[in-house]
Amino acid sequence: MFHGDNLQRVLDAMSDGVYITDGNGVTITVNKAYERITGIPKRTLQGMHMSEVVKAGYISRSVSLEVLKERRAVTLTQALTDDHKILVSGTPMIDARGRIEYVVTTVRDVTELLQAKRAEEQLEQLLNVREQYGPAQHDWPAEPFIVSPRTQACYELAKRVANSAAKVLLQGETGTGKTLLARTIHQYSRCSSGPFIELNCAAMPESLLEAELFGYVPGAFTGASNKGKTGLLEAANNGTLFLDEIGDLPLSLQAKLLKVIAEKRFLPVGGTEFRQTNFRLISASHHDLKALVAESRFRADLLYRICVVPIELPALRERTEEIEPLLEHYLCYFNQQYEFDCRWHQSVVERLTRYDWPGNIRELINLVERLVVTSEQALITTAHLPRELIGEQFLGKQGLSLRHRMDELELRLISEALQVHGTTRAAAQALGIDQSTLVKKQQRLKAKMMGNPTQDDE
Ligand SMILES: Nc1ncnc2c1ncn2[C@@H]1O[C@H](COP(=O)(O)OP(=O)(O)OP(=O)(O)O)[C@@H](O)[C@H]1O
Repeated sequence: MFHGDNLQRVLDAMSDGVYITDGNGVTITVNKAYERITGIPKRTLQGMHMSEVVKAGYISRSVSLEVLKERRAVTLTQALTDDHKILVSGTPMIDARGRIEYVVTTVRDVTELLQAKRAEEQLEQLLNVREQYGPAQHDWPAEPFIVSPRTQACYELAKRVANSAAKVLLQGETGTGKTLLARTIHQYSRCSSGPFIELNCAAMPESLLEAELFGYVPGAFTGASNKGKTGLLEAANNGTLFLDEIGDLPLSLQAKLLKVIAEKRFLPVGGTEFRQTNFRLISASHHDLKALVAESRFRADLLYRICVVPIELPALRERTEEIEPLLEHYLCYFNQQYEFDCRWHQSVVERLTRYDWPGNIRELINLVERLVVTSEQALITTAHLPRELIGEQFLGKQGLSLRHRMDELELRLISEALQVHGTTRAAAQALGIDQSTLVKKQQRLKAKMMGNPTQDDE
């Protein structure tokens, strides 16, 4: 049997803390691990009743007292300091007459365990974010497929600056290949083994955009996940952050982004602790950002920060020599996809080379796919082309009033803008009207065309 000193030596050899009280709740002893974990010396505690230990503020709750009260084993977690958590398990030792002789409590510091769990959760989140925003490298073409000398010059400049940390601003109309160019810079950069995180700033409302970029801590706002969320600024660490349509970033977020760029750290929404991040920033916009600065819609200081090297991708109508190779390339691509054998009639190529492609390469790709899947014969002729492409003037149906024809034209312009720009916000901006005006107009005109005029109509 162990007694006295021997028993204490055995207790001191244990890595978990041990606290022993008698059947009345008076402290008999604690071991060295307990002293180390809690920072409370044995000599202070010995002989103290557990209620006094609580009263003196050494601990917040006494497991020993709960064991004595409940007459069974009790386990709880206690906070010693803000960032220190211990797991405490008390067990009653009952003598032959059924009385509690001792309460033996073990104490384990679980701070590291909890930190490791949080780190594991964060890692899991980060991997999800990367999966969502960072397409696998092999999905990307290493180089653009088709390049004319004008585009080639953009790609050469991009590759030259890729290896530096210089922030690049890509400008060009929608669908001109800005994302492809941003990916090329990433692939040729020093951080190519890191993530490529892409966010379209025009695609979501301000509050969501902030949570997406900065992430949030648990309980930051109603509806927030109780695990918190890793923001893209953190997910892009050691990689590239590509902010597409940066001109649409709300002013309040522009100020916050400026701070992140300057300080390489940020506060998640609802957080009080800064998080470090180091990424290469590539921005893109189809707006003229200088004009937005003049209208006080974009911060001049942010523009100077993000635009160390500007690269402007020309619109497809300004590089018409690429149109035919692009048509061939994507025809071949969709023929393979759908196992067809379509080919162009030369008149189609000629006609499409003269078209001005407001949606640029994206519009061209969509058209080629549409023609391949809808064509009933292998040879695609001008007869298969949509009206706006065969140069037909918009006349509307014969015999209709000027007002009706104008409504048709308005509805058609809205639909085309939506097709080209993808979102009501971007389409409204392109047409120079409010998003809500666009939505209302479209609904009203659709109802009118279907013979259900709304109250707005005269
Ligand atoms: N030189 C090229 N050769 C072949 N395909 C290209 C080329 N450049 C771009 N593309 C293709 O055109 C499509 C549009 O390109 P991308 O998404 O890079 O344009 P974007 O300017 O970023 O558009 P947005 O401003 O709307 O985001 C993509 O499918 C891309 O792969």
